[in-house]
Amino acid sequence: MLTIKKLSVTFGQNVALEIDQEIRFEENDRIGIIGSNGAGKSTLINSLLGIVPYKGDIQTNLTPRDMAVHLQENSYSNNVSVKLIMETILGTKLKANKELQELIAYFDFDKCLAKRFNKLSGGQKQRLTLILVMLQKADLTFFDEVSSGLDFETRQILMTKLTNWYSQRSGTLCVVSHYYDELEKLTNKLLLLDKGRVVAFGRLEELFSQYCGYSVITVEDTPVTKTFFGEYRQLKAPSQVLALACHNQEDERKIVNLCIQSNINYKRRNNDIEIMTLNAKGSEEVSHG
Ligand SMILES: Nc1ncnc2c1ncn2[C@@H]1O[C@H](COP(=O)(O)OP(=O)(O)OP(=O)(O)O)[C@@H](O)[C@H]1O
Repeated sequence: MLTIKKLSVTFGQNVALEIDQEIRFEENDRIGIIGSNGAGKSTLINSLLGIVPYKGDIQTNLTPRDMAVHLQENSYSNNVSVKLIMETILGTKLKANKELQELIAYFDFDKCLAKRFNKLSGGQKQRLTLILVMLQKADLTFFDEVSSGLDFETRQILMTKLTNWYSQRSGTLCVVSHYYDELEKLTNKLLLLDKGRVVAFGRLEELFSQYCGYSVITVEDTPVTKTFFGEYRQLKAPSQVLALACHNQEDERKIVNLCIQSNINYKRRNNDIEIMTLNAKGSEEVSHG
């Protein structure tokens, strides 16, 4: 549905994005876009939406009408009620639309309907845009840091709703997030950007297998565990975590048995985006180094 053949965006002297490999978004893909601050995630979305000028070749059969977007900042008229904004954008009446009523109730948004947009809090503005984006049922939907600024509980409620909502609906999703747990729930492909370049792109399980192996066993990182598991391949991992790569089930059994015999607490993961990302970036540094 959308293929990036080549894409570059510059702001003055600063190259914000330089993609020179083919990136394909297929129908019903759930793509997580990940990368540190300034990696080019929002710039990528903005260029796909045609909001920022770019050089390159993006091929798509979609028009802007087929896309819905939840950006970090969205703005609407302050002259009319939020209810009227919703009804106008969605081309529907609240009392006739069961899905709209359901989302308003779910996100506890009833008390905001009579307000003007500029009287909503940051979190309420987020929820308004979310409801609008979820109901637009676009072929391609972008969520740019949809849960940033939300408290932990609201974030969990939102992610559960989004995951359930899109598990029953078709359409391609592009989700920018700094939260690995969100991406593990919602996405099946990953685009990892670093300093405007693509570090990795592909299905989660393929990238995991490429950079981590069959599975990963994590234990607490101490001098004792480091030595104890010295003969096993230790992956890059967040601080305090020792990540042991298992190439196959046999490997996994050996490490798990060692943990059990030695009373070491462990976790087994086969989709850990954080560890996968650290190792993908690590291999990039080595190959460029
Ligand atoms: N309108 C702009 N004018 C000038 N520079 C910009 C503009 N938008 C982005 N940039 C620069 O382009 C680079 C990529 O920014 P971008 O917002 O795409 O990063 P990001 O990955 O979305 O970061 P974050 O996680 O902080 O939101 C940064 O160096 C940023 O300063």
